[in-house]
Amino acid sequence: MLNTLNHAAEPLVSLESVGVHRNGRWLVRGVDFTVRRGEIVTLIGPNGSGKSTSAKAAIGVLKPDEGRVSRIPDLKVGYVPQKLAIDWTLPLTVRRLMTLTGPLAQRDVDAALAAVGMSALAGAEVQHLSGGEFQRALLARAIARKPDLLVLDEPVQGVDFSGELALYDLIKQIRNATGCGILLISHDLHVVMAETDTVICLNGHVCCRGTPQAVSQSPEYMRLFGARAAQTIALYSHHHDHTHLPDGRVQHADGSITDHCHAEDGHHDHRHGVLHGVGEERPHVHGPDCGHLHQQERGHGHGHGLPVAEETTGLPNLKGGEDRA
Ligand SMILES: Nc1ncnc2c1ncn2[C@@H]1O[C@H](COP(=O)(O)OP(=O)(O)OP(=O)(O)O)[C@@H](O)[C@H]1O
Repeated sequence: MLNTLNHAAEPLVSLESVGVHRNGRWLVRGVDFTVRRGEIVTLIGPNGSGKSTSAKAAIGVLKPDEGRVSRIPDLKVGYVPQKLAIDWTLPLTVRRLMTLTGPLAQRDVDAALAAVGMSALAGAEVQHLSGGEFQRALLARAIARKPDLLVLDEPVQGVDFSGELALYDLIKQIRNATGCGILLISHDLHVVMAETDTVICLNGHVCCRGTPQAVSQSPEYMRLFGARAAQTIALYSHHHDHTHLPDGRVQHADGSITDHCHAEDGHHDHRHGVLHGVGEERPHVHGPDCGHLHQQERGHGHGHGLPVAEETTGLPNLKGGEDRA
């Protein structure tokens, strides 16, 4: 079954002790994870914790300075970056967005738009789309080239709660229909897509990892958000013995402060990956006081005078192989 973690499934990409060093500092270090065919891996972590950097290292956009990234030969990646470099003063239709960075057969464009429920909006101007529609258009663009691996950097940004559920449903459908692997970056530290096989919490390194506890069994949650939400999203609750300060530094239980929390530095008891259902007692949930709650940036991230980003809107098929620093 596709929606069950299957260790026999083919690993599409594996990171081993990956570190990325820029401008005299390590952006991430010691990052390990694998995404297999049919698997959903979600990266969470506070702002600046290295989620995008790790994803970019996985797909070869960034070359690691240490460690190793292995990819299957001719890995096809569909990438939806967090931000897009689009000139919003020029008219751009959804259909044109699909082929902005490379040609696509008309039937592939039509099939991708149909798959995300955007056929009727093919001729619409991108800057007039709602947040949810825009994310669907980006998803269509990413799946049109039938990727082995779909990398989605905060795909529910600018989308309200019901739109978020709909997008997660859509991502699940895409995974079920195509069997691609999915690397998802989540803006939320505690709520992840229920279908997630592995959650990886980053803070410059892998803080903890585990499976989300599906909340569908929890009556409290069902009462609060309804059955559909319970099937679509899950809670990822994790206990850290340290506090992530707003400036990215880490305060440990003994009061000492370090730039990062390294698993080997003796500060941790790391009861990580301990996952709790909604009704269970949780030893610690990060709140605003510990600086570990992701700010939910609900801006559209596109158009409307929002900042233009460094990213490109597309990624050509990556050649497989290995990068070794
Ligand atoms: N090319 C680069 N050169 C130097 N520093 C960088 C570069 N790219 C990212 N950084 C820095 O690396 C850190 C990690 O950034 P990254 O975008 O990976 O974090 P993130 O977890 O995805 O954050 P967010 O949730 O805010 O999107 C940040 O402090 C960022 O400023």
